[in-house]
Amino acid sequence: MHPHIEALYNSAQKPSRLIIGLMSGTSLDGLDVALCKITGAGLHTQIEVLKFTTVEYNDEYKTKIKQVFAKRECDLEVLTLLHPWVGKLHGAMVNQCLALWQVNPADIDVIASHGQTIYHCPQSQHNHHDFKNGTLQIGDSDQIAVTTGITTVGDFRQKHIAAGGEGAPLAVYGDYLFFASPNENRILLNMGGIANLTFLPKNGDTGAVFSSDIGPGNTIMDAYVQHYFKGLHYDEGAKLAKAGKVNTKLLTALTDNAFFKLPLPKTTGPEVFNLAYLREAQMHSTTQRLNHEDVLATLNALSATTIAKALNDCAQHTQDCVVYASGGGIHNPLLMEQLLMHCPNIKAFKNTESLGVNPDAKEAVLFAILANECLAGQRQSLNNNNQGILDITMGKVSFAD
Ligand SMILES: Nc1ncnc2c1ncn2[C@@H]1O[C@H](COP(=O)(O)OP(=O)(O)OP(=O)(O)O)[C@@H](O)[C@H]1O
Ligand SMILES: CC(=O)N[C@H]1[C@@H]2OC[C@@H](O2)[C@@H](O)[C@@H]1O[C@H](C)C(=O)O
Repeated sequence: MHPHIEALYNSAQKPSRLIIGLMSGTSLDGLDVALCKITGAGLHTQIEVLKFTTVEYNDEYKTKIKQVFAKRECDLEVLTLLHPWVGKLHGAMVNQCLALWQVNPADIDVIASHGQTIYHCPQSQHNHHDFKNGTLQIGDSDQIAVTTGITTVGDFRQKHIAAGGEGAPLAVYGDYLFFASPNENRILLNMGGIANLTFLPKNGDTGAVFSSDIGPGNTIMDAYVQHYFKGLHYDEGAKLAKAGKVNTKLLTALTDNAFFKLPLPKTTGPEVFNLAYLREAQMHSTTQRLNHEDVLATLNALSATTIAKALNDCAQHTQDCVVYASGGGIHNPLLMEQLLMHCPNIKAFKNTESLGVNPDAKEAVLFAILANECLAGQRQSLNNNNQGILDITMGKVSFAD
């Protein structure tokens, strides 16, 4: 047997594994690195997040990625070069974390790497009738494995696409294993660049587990701030949006988008929710002359109202639904305030900290769970494949040499 296969076989049989989950989201703020001790697998999964950090990206990374990010046209040479470059950088960032944490790389079973999403195009979003769903993440896991010397599981979304899904949201797989409760109806809400949710009914009815993207979380607000306020990455504390007034004409034009009319489940990204979409809505509503603060207040309201609608729809047939939020949007006080105001029927709003997972670490932990399932799990049947949740094992394995 090849020694790497033997090592994987041994890891798969251990009662618990050390797995480093890596997530680089659409906000391009940094690489989330979560060192997790995962005990068991499947419905017996237990997780301890031993360390978590976000290694911030410098301007060079952001500029390089933005050459291709969510763009229909780009320089293929740059894209090809970025794939190994991002992988090597992520590997170096893991090495940096391990050194800082004084953790021996030899003690890590595997790294679980999401990579950097460059383009996401479900069928609902493109006009190529001869193609189905597609999504592309770069940051080659071979580079991570070679740079760290640690076996790396990566490229999780392609199996979902291969099995007929849209490649997202994958959160449901981890949410179901780790956050489902026999006593409480739960909605796990992540508000990153794009917002998504997972509904977990308390009765253990796997057929009712549900997951979908909702629409913009922070992505358009971030893009707007980065474009008009040089040097700022986002509207910290919603200071700018709080100084503005919601413009209802613009809000109506923004809400009048084909994505919001699609039935759930569905997925999207900054390919749709970007400054061009905002400009078009401003033209339709003749609100091109609004000041920046009013635009940001309106974008904030767009996220809050569309997320609230998805939560209310989800909770409509369910009493006592508790929302557990995660992602950078929870740090936006205006977004949270508006969300609470629009969701009077939600029993309580908490964040995933109260379930033992740092809300900023949740997506990195998710990929650690998916890698753990790839090694030691069994496929879960959630709802007979009729709601976009497929019975699959995800991830491709890269060895260090
Ligand atoms: N203090 C804060 N005030 C306002 N907004 C904040 C604050 N902290 C974080 N954010 C928002 O959260 C964003 C980062 O969120 P997060 O890291 O969850 O996104 P992501 O993981 O890149 O996205 P996705 O999950 O869509 O891939 C920031 O770009 C910003 O918009
Ligand atoms: C293609 C892609 O990278 N999608 C991300 C993005 O960020 C949030 C939302 O859009 C979600 O669908 C997904 O990530 C999470 C981790 C998921 O798959 O559950």
